[in-house]
Amino acid sequence: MGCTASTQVADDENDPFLQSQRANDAIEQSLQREKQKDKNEIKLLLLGAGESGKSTVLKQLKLLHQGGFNHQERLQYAQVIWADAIQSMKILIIQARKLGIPLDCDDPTKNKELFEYRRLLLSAKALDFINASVAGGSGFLNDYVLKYSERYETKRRIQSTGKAKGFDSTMLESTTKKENDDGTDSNQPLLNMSINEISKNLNDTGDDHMFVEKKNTSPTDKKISREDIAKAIQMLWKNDSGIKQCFARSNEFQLEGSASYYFDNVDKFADPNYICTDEDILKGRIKTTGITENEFNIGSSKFKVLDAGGQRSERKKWIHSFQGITAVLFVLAMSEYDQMLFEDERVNRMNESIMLFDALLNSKWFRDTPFILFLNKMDLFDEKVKRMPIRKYFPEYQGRVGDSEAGVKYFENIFLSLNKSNKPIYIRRTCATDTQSMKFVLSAVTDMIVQQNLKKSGII
Ligand SMILES: Nc1nc2c(ncn2[C@@H]2O[C@H](COP(=O)(O)OP(=O)(O)OP(=O)(O)O)[C@@H](O)[C@H]2O)c(=O)[nH]1
Ligand SMILES: [Mg+2]
Repeated sequence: MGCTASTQVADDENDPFLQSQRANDAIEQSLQREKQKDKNEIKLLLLGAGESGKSTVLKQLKLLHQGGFNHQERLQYAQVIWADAIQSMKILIIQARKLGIPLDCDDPTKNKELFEYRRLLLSAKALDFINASVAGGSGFLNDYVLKYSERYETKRRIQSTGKAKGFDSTMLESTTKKENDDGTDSNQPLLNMSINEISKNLNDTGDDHMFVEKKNTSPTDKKISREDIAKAIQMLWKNDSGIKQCFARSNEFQLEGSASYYFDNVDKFADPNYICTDEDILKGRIKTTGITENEFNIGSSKFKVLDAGGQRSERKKWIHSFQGITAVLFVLAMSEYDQMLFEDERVNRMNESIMLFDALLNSKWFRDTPFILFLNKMDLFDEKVKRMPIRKYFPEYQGRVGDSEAGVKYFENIFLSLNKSNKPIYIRRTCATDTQSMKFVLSAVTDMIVQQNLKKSGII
């Protein structure tokens, strides 16, 4: 028997027809498995303008469904936030002068101590105080961390109506017209300056003030430590009334949204061995370039979440991920109705988001794709509406100054009115940095997507 069977097997192995059939069957089975896997996998695409909070939403998913952040991420954010803290305080000093806000630290007769701290800070080159390799390399720092400073040394604010003129769906691909292949702006060669050049520029500008300074003993003449810089930032932040005024007007220039958090906690970020907490990482910012793919098991479903960089130069890459998307999660920064884009200071951020949402919602790619709209940064919005009239930027707005609810409804209606199809848009108000509230929002949203997906694939 055994002998007969093995002869049979040997015969089959020599039969080219049977062999090719077996290979075909194996391929077919594998395709079926892939198809089934694809069918079960939910693909969620995070879209929205730069800095709206997409990666922060992703971070919350990581905290909820992936056990949080690893050691390397915690070290990297510590360095990036430290660099941002230094640069952000320098920016406040420089912008105060541009806006004509008198700074206590510019006048040695008024406050000698602050004057010295200001000198010390401006003479410190951020890069000398950062562990560049932990932060992601100097190329990374050049591109991301020192980015805001570059603008102030090279570019004056352009007055504008704030309307994103000529924006349409083609903008998804055509916004890089002015840009080089590597995404840098060819109209602004100084944006490609090396870090040393940027720092030099900042320092030069910093020392070019109205008072002639003595070049004898000062804190800047001895070797500066990270603690010295942290102390200088802390003192300027707490005690210079001009810095406070300038910060209150930070919608008029580009400043990291979490700058106040960095300043409030600067002493811990000054520690070269500091390891970031979850909160630090949620408040920290590393601009996304390209599209990252992240897999999560949520309940019995497998989610693939795609996080795309939102700045204009990033959007040409979006189209590559438009196929097979289960739902689009569009993140809108509600609090940015009075701010201009980082990449084009003639364009109001809210207007840019409206145009972008319109282009995506009504594009052929997403004809049958559900949209979820996160009205994000609600914490900042609630605060801002009390002091910054929405009508100043949106003249047709009729609500009362300080009426957050009326403000939300107004913008919500604008976004809903863009819908040219019958597909529903699910709207949620969010504060992406708040883990407790995001836990509820994200579980409601993922449940809803799973249910919709099951219905669509005819399972329920
Ligand atoms: N206060 C507050 N800050 C937020 C909120 N959401 C995001 N942020 C902060 O906003 C900054 C930008 O957030 P990101 O998540 O990096 O923005 P993004 O949309 O991924 O930006 P790109 O990658 O450039 O497209 C970070 O410093 C976040 O901590 C929020 O709801 N409230
Ligand atoms: Mg991002």
